[in-house]
Amino acid sequence: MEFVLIAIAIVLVALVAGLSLLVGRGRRTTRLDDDAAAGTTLTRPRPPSAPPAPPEDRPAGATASGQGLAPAEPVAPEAPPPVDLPPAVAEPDLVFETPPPSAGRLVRLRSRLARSQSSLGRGLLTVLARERLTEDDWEEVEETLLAADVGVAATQQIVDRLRTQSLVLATATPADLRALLVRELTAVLGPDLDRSLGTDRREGRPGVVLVVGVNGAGKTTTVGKIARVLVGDGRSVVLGAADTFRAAAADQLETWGERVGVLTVRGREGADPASVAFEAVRTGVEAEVDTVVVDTAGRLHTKSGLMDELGKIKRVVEKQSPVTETLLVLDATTGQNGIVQARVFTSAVDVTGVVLTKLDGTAKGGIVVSVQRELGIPVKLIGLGEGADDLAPFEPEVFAEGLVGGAD
Ligand SMILES: Nc1nc2c(ncn2[C@@H]2O[C@H](COP(=O)(O)OP(=O)(O)OP(=O)(O)O)[C@@H](O)[C@H]2O)c(=O)[nH]1
Repeated sequence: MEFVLIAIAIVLVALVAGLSLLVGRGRRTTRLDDDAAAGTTLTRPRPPSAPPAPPEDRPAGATASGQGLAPAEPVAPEAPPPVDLPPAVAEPDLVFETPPPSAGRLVRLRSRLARSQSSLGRGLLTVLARERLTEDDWEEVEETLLAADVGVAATQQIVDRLRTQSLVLATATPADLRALLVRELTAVLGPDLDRSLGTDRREGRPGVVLVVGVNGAGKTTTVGKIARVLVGDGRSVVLGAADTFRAAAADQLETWGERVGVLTVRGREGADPASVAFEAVRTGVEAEVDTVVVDTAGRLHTKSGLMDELGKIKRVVEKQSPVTETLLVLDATTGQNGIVQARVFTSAVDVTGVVLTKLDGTAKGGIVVSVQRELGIPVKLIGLGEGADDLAPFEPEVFAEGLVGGAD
């Protein structure tokens, strides 16, 4: 009888230990303020088609695979007696979305530029289609371009080039006119600028993308969308929620990550952003992921405060892995104000690319031209909606086609 009771007790202990392992495997967030954080850097569980290997087959520690990350093995304080547990299976509700690859997204989304198209594209085509263009007509062309935030210098360039082609314009068919306008707009959009994103591993370490910008510009949403772009393109990712100013921002990011099975490292509200960024990159290095994307706080306090904070994040991160891309997120609907804010960031940190969000909500799509010209930094990604995959790599010609319309 005594033996039977002891045997039942052992089986119960083993079952409890086994269950705690299975529950732990579902977590995808590392909280720096979590007592259980040690040993719980649990990440993207395997997709349902490939159930996790039995514990004895998995390597110790977290490593990356093509599909995502293998979970780290939690270390039990006291090893339970060996029991014959069935192999762990993925939780049925843990089904991750597989976002579409980023290539060709702008073609799909260019109709979202409808507001700019009706004011800029249609406005220009209407004037240029007139039989004989007078000075008033050319002034109208100029005003239309300026109203769309194309900027003075680029407007002048476009008008000058169109005027030299007046003879061509006089006999052009509507299709010719469209083609000509697309060509001229593409020319001021910097078709030769390097817009590749620095997300690749370098010297055996993950690429690190810092995302900066004013709160409300769509920064956190953009980090989530970038994670989807990268996962869609077959990369493994870790997210860092270093915007500790607003707790909801970390929750928001965590949700974005969870949808595609990406780990989010976060800290307590008000925690040191640099320590969260450090921990995120450390986790990415250990897990051998391709890219770590770090969301930062963007409150516009004093310029020196911002410089100190972003400078510290960069320094701390680079103790482990080089920052390969610093993206500045700007709200396209804020026009010239956005450019003034942008300058504060570009003087604080070496920005390598701009993400222009909310281009779907503005008639001033020409802002892309002025942002690039005034900041001297290429626009690399554009936001064209609130949907999860409404972020596209920027392609000048496709964008110009979207502005002019008639290509769909
Ligand atoms: N229409 C549209 N809305 C967008 C786009 N990008 C972001 N948004 C919306 O902009 C709002 C603000 O986005 P957040 O990501 O919370 O902004 P944030 O800059 O991170 O702000 P904080 O979290 O306060 O730092 C959200 O409602 C987003 O859905 C876009 O390209 N188009």
